[in-house]
Amino acid sequence: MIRFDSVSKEYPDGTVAVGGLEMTAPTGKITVLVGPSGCGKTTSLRMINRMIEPTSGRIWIDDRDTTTMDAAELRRGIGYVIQQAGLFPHRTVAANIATVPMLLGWDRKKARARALELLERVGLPTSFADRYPSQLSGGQQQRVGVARALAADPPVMLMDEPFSAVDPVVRDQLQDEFLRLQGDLGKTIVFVTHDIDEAIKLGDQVAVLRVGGKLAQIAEPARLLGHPVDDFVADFVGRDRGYRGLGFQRAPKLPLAAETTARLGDSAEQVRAAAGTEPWTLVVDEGRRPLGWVNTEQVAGTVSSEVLHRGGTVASTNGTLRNLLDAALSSPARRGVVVDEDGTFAGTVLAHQVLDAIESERAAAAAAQPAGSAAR
Ligand SMILES: Nc1ncnc2c1ncn2[C@@H]1O[C@H](COP(=O)(O)OP(=O)(O)OP(=O)(O)O)[C@@H](O)[C@H]1O
Repeated sequence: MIRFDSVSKEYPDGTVAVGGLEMTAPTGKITVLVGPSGCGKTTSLRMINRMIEPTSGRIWIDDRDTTTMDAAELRRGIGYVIQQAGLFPHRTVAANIATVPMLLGWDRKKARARALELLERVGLPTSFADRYPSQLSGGQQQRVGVARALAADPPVMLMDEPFSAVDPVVRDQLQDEFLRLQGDLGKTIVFVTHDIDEAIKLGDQVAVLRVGGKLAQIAEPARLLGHPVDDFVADFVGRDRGYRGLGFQRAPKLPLAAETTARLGDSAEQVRAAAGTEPWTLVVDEGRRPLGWVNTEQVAGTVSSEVLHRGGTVASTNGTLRNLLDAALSSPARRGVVVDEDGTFAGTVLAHQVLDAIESERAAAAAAQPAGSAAR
């Protein structure tokens, strides 16, 4: 657990970057600090490993007051990942990852073995070990940055906008991999971002800061979306928070409709005969995994991958209400595709069925609330 106890930072020019911060980051969880530019996120983070010293207040890691600890020793127990990875350009990938183990006096062989193990853990081939950072893409460098922070297996990790320098697709992948890794490792993580979507996706809890380093609200993502405490938080969380909040609600079991399906290579006549008057037919592969919809009228000759409509998203039977609604809304056939856990086609669902399910969940939640407690 990391605890900010009335922590302030005033820079010599009089800027109050952080003002009396009270906050706890629980053990084994991801706490995200989010807020507008200049609200003191980085300053708060760097005070944890004493790269910046607080002007007043204390930061505790478990029952140890960090200000009384040797700063170098403190830092060796804390992994630190920054934007653009911050790798040493003249050291190989393996040497970068082994930085802290070498400082801790591990022998070379053990440190290299650890570097190779971590490369695999973060999804990179071990053949990258002897490359230099400039020979890696931005996303790959970022993975090496995470591997380096994990090298000495520190219980605490500080991450300052680690994924913001890469394109949105790579960022999404890195976030997913990071969540998987954290699922295995259970580190105590404080993560800084200015991106509320990233905060909502990654945080077990999200702390919204306002300029001056004051805590506006700290809550689990679903609570933040559903119950922002004031206009500042509501504005920051964004307009489509109602829709995004559905991403935290498991979809109930809904009755799924069967579909006539086709396969790549089926003839136009076969498809049209099976479809009858229905303009859209779902194409599945040999394992009955959905590939996309075809407009039955547009099939000439045989069904080929070129005529597949790929705009529709696919929801899983154990997914969220948001996945389910999005599958229905994005489907050209208006019927959202739902798959089982193994990816095989389970059936389709209509948007109004999902909305009815949302309404029922809301009614059940309201009925379960004691009178007068609905506002917060
Ligand atoms: N060394 C410094 N001297 C004076 N002021 C500073 C110094 N470092 C940061 N500040 C100021 O302190 C405030 C908080 O800065 P900080 O970098 O912690 O914010 P941030 O929330 O991480 O911002 P961003 O999202 O833009 O990176 C800002 O007003 C910044 O200008």
